[in-house]
Amino acid sequence: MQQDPCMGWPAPAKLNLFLHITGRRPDGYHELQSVFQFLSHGDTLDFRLLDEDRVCAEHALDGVDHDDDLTVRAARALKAATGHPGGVAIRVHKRLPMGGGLGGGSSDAATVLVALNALWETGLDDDALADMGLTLGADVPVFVRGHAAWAEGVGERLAPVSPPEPWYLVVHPGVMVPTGAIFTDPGLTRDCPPIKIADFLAGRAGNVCEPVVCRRFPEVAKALEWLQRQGVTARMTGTGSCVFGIFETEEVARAARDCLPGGWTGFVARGCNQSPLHRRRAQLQAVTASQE
Ligand SMILES: C[C@@](CO)(OP(=O)(O)O)[C@H](O)COP(=O)(O)OP(=O)(O)OC[C@H]1O[C@@H](n2ccc(N)nc2=O)[C@H](O)[C@@H]1O
Ligand SMILES: Nc1ncnc2c1ncn2[C@@H]1O[C@H](COP(=O)(O)OP(=O)(O)O)[C@@H](O)[C@H]1O
Repeated sequence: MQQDPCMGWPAPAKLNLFLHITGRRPDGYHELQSVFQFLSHGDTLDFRLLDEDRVCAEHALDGVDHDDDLTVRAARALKAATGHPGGVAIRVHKRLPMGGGLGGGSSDAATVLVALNALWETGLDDDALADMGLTLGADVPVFVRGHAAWAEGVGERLAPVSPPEPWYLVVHPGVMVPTGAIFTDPGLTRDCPPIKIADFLAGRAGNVCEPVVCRRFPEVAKALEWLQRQGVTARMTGTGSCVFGIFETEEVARAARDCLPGGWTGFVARGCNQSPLHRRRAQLQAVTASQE
């Protein structure tokens, strides 16, 4: 049976496989180096196209006002840029913890831009969608582009990379870390010397936010130590709070998840260098082409 083109659009999580801060811009934002990789786990979005000029969310997110919801803001930005006369009702099936460093909000926004551009037939290319995405959040462009990436700037200068695609156990240690508070911490290392991808691949890169987050949120430190005790490499993603362990097989990752201490949640997912969002768009384009 053919899938309804409006239903079940993936908004995958991302991991920052490393995160260095190389400087600070005059506007206070930090210059980063990072590698983003997608996961085979995330939110999903459904769309109901409306003839009337109205954009609304049919879900409610804790602590997020309707008009601040990144999905609503993304749809309104696309409408404003293209003059599309119709509207949309959006529903997010939320699986990703908010403020966990998995980029759920940014990914939801990117999925709205990519899916609605196809469903509304507004015809923007990915460059235009990524520029629009950057006005919504620093992590939106990588989700719009849909390929694992070496990132510089505030995350908008992207070059596709293809690191190994292992299995991960992602652990949420039950706390939410506010990104802004980590970036203003006086103890944050902000002068990492720029590195090359070969340094990352050789293991000479980490997450400089880890020491600051671990000091302020001891549960994150405990989760990292717990993962290390499972005998795997463990790291924090973004500014936390989620941490991930790198596993050789799905089975071993699942066995570790089954032993997670109480109060923490976790999921097992595969690293994906191509976003599931773009696989979905390609399917829709193939169906449309076969009908023409
Ligand atoms: C650093 C990353 C890596 O993925 O962390 P996570 O949010 O994923 O954990 C992201 O780029 C984060 O991007 P995003 O989550 O969009 O950050 P925003 O909400 O725009 O920023 C919150 C606050 O953090 C600070 N900020 C953010 C990004 C950056 N490159 N420099 C900063 O100084 C700013 O003070 C900003 O007001
Ligand atoms: N659709 C959305 N999904 C998640 N968060 C959203 C959304 N819209 C707005 N937000 C806001 O963005 C913040 C960051 O969320 P998220 O991207 O999930 O975490 P992180 O940036 O740590 O990876 C949330 O705390 C919330 O206030």
